[in-house]
Amino acid sequence: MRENSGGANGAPRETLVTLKGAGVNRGGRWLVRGVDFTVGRGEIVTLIGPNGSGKSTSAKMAIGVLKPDEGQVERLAGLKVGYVPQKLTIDWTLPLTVRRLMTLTGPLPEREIIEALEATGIRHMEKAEVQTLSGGEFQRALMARAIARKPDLLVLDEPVQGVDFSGEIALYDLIRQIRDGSGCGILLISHDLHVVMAETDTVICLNGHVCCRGTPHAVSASAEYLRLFGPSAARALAVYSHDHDHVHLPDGRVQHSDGSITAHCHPEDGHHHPHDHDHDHDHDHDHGHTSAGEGRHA
Ligand SMILES: Nc1ncnc2c1ncn2[C@@H]1O[C@H](COP(=O)(O)OP(=O)(O)OP(=O)(O)O)[C@@H](O)[C@H]1O
Repeated sequence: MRENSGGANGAPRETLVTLKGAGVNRGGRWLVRGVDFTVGRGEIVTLIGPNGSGKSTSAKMAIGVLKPDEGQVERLAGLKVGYVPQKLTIDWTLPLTVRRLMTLTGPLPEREIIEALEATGIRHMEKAEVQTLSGGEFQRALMARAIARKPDLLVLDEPVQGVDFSGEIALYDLIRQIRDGSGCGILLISHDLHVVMAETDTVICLNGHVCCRGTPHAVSASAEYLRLFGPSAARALAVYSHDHDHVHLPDGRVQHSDGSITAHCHPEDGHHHPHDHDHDHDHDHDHGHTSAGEGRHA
């Protein structure tokens, strides 16, 4: 598999997963189509988009839980994936300690359990019942479970959902430490359309297809955002400016820059070329999403 450029020291990164024009169709409806992105070792890719835009579906294609109905998904041979899903089916009536959660789906050596609990800052909660954890603590427990098996690619589906602002900063700090310590690639999902983890290398904005992509701006570069967020938040968060050439209308149709309206925005519609947008964005466009589920505005 090819390598992409842009590692911390400019060295090429080993590509872990590549999606090429990937799409999933259920019952004749395309949940997502034409999805292209790669995640390299040590790279952080953030998928953003409103509710139902296909973020989880795209992540599931990346890790092989869902097979694409069109296009291709290539994974590095022997790729180890750690997946923290958005929802976990747990029988909450049964007692379950953090420690037991770690080995629920398979045994782990003692040393690796302890290391993972320490890395996520919840060693002291080893015996705590999972039901009693706060949202942020539960996320850490799920992350501990995922990193204990030393994945090459860590996929985190909305890790900061239901976590307060300082918890969000702490979780992003933790994700950065995990990446720095293990060198794994990270695919992060967020429904916040504007504010992403500062270390994000590439943002992919989805709404049934890739609407735009680019690099976020460091909050620390803007005095205004620094004032708004404060210095610790500025370290952890970055702002993404969208660059859409079309608008998603409330009825699901798509209005293109030439004023024409199509039922959807698929590769063969000919209006939209997601590959053209693989650059940094230095201007703030209307993000063009009219669906519900928009995240916090900066
Ligand atoms: N197995 C399925 N069969 C039919 N439709 C599905 C299936 N799985 C997901 N969908 C639909 O596909 C669309 C995309 O879902 P997906 O979970 O990928 O969105 P998302 O961007 O992750 O949303 P959210 O932010 O709400 O988690 C939604 O409209 C959802 O209802």
